[in-house]
Order: sequence, then structure tokens, then C-alpha cells
Amino acid sequence: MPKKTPSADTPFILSALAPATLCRATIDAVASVDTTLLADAGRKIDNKTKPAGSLGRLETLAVQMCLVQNRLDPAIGQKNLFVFAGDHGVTAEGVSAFPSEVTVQMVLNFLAGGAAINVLCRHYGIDMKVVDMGVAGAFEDHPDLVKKKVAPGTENLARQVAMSADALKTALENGMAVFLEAHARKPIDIVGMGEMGIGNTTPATAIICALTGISPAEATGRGTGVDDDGLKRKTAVIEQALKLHCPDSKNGFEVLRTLGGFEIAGMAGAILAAASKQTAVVLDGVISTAAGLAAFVICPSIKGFLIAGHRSVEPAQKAALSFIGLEPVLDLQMRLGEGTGAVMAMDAVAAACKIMTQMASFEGAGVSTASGTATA
Ligand SMILES: O=C(O)c1ccc[n+]([C@@H]2O[C@H](COP(=O)([O-])O)[C@@H](O)[C@H]2O)c1
Ligand SMILES: Cc1cc2nc[nH]c2cc1C
Repeated sequence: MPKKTPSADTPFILSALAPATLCRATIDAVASVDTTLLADAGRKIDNKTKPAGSLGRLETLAVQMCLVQNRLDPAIGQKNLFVFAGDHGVTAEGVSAFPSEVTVQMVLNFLAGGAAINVLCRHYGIDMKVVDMGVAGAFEDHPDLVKKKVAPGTENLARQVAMSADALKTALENGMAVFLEAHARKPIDIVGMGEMGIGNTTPATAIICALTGISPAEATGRGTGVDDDGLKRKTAVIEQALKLHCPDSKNGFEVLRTLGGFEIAGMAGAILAAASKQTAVVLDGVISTAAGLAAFVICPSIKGFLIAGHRSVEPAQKAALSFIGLEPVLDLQMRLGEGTGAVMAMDAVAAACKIMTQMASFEGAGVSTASGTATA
């Protein structure tokens, strides 16, 4: 068994951080959604001119947004999507169908505006930024690039811890700062969590296995498209990593630190920061959901702010979502990442808010209710 380096093995303990540190202060500032308006929001959506429940998921999203914003007329103006990018030492084990250099190349593609997420963000009027959390390459300054690099890639989680406790703190705080700085410039009403990182379905799946107890054999998917041999290798790598590190399933920090991913920790930080500012967060595929799960285990009070954007074809995502207690808004058989599923669901959430505020009530439109009551 490979030896772990002692310095990299210092565990991460939140209470050891001074209360004023960004990491601790942000998590301490999270409060659950206020449910005072739950009954009124339910009555309001039921009084719209439609059979009860007929707008399905749009209705539950409308009610959720009333609680998130603590008002009966929720509105979404500012929509942001962050693509957190990072590289992974575990790619040395042959766990991806694509070479690592694709991470840098895709970041350049995002900055040139040519990726799927660029097209969708333009289509939906979403402000998109790319965050370099740990890409193995240097970038010129660019207005759409947020530079938050912790290190040029994680260590190989199959052989040693993915990152040190210091690096985890930096990654979490950098992710928090990404949200908080953008929110301070222009208050954000809804934020989507996208990512890019060759190899990152391996740490994401390992994190989900560690936190939910699902086995690597059940949880591991093909990511960018590994063949049968690749899938066996990837499953074995995840099994080896879990056996090597045995992170405490109740400690989301240790699971992130040992199995890691700088972009995954960055997303976890951004999710915690968004919840601390009562902002709705839309998760994307399996990697984004792994970050959401880790953030949820760290701070369960974030749950009411979370929305599962879409169902990824990766099996681990299902386990993570059911552990948190979330149902995806969409199922389009997507597995690209980047935030592509999240932004499509963000539009559904915005539409749900308009249903709550613009749709006529039975009384207002003079339409009879199911019981036949005539309304003026
Ligand atoms: O979002 C998903 O569920 C998803 C599923 C499979 C692959 N991906 C994307 O593909 C990359 C990781 O795949 P892999 O095979 O390199 O681990 C990474 O850039 C992700 O954005 C994303
Ligand atoms: C081309 C490509 C684009 C991606 N976008 C997100 N993950 C990706 C992985 C690959 C390989």
C-alpha cells in the first residue's frame, strides 16, 4: 500500500478555524429557508386557473422559490453560471476516455465562446464565468475568467490524499469568494454550478460512495465514454481510493480532502456561500451533485436552497440526489457537464416564478373551481 505523507494527512476540522475566517463565517451564516410562507404559497399556486397540481414540477419550484426569497411574488432577474475547472492526478490511472490536456483546451474554448455552455447561456441570458480552480496550465487574463487556482491539479487519489487540509481550505474559500464577489457586484437571484475537468467523474463518484455508502460497482459510470476495460479499471481505482483513505462518511471536509478535486471543493464553497445569501442554487450533473452532497453533509441547512437541475446518466448522481432528498427537474439523457443541464433547469425555475406572479387566480379571472363555485 502506498505511504501517505504526514503533512498531507492533517485532518480538516472546521472548529479549528478562527470564527472570522471566510470558510467558518460563511458556513456559520447559513440559515435554513424560512417556511413561514409555506401554507400561503401553496394556497396561492392552488388558486391559479388550472386543475390542482397540473403544472407539476413548476408548482413545487414556484413554492420553493417563495420560501427561498421569503416572499409570495418570487422573481428571478440576475442569473449566473460558473464553470469551475480543475485537473486530476488520478488521470494517471487511465480513468478517462480523453487526455488531461482537454481541460486546458476546453477552458480556452469556453473563453472563446464556442462550447455548449456558452451557447446555452447566451440563449437563456445567463451571465457565465469560467473559474480556474486548479487547471494544469496558465491562462492570459480574460474578462470571463476568474483566477482562483489552488494548484495545477490534485494528487492521485488512488495513491495519496488528493489535497492537504490547507489546500482544501483555500479551495473552499476561493469557491465562496467566487460567489460572494459576483453577488456583491450584482446581486444574484439564481446560480448554476457547472464544471470541467478531465478525470473528474472519478473523484465525484468516490465522494458519493464515501458519503452515501453506495458501492463503486453500483456507482461508477463511463464518464466521457470509457470502454468496458476502462470501466473496470475506474471502478477498481475508486475501490482502492476508498480503502486507502477510509474517510469518515459524516465528515464532508475529509471526504473532499482525501478524494478531492479543486473544482469540486470550489463548487462546494460556492454552494455554501450562495445558501448563506439566501440564493437558489441549481446543481448540474454527477460532479456538481457530488459538490452539493459534500456541502449538504457539511451544512444540512442548505437543503431548501438546492435544486437538482437534471438527471445525469451517471449512476452515482442518483444515489447522491436521493441521499439529499432531491428530484431532478429535467431528464434529457445528458452527461456533458459544464452546467448545461443546470442552465436549462434555471429557465424552468424562472418560468415557475412567473407562473406564481403573472397567472390569474380562479377568482380574478372569473373561472369556476373544481367544486363548481362561481367566482366573480
Ligand atoms: O455532468 C455529468 O454528469 C458528466 C458525466 C460525464 C462526464 N462529464 C464531463 O466529462 C468530464 C469528466 O469525465 P471523465 O470521463 O474524464 O471523468 C468532465 O469535464 C465533466 O464535465 C460530466
Ligand atoms: C470535449 C469535451 C468537452 C467537455 N465538456 C465537459 N466535459 C468535457 C469533456 C470533453 C472530452
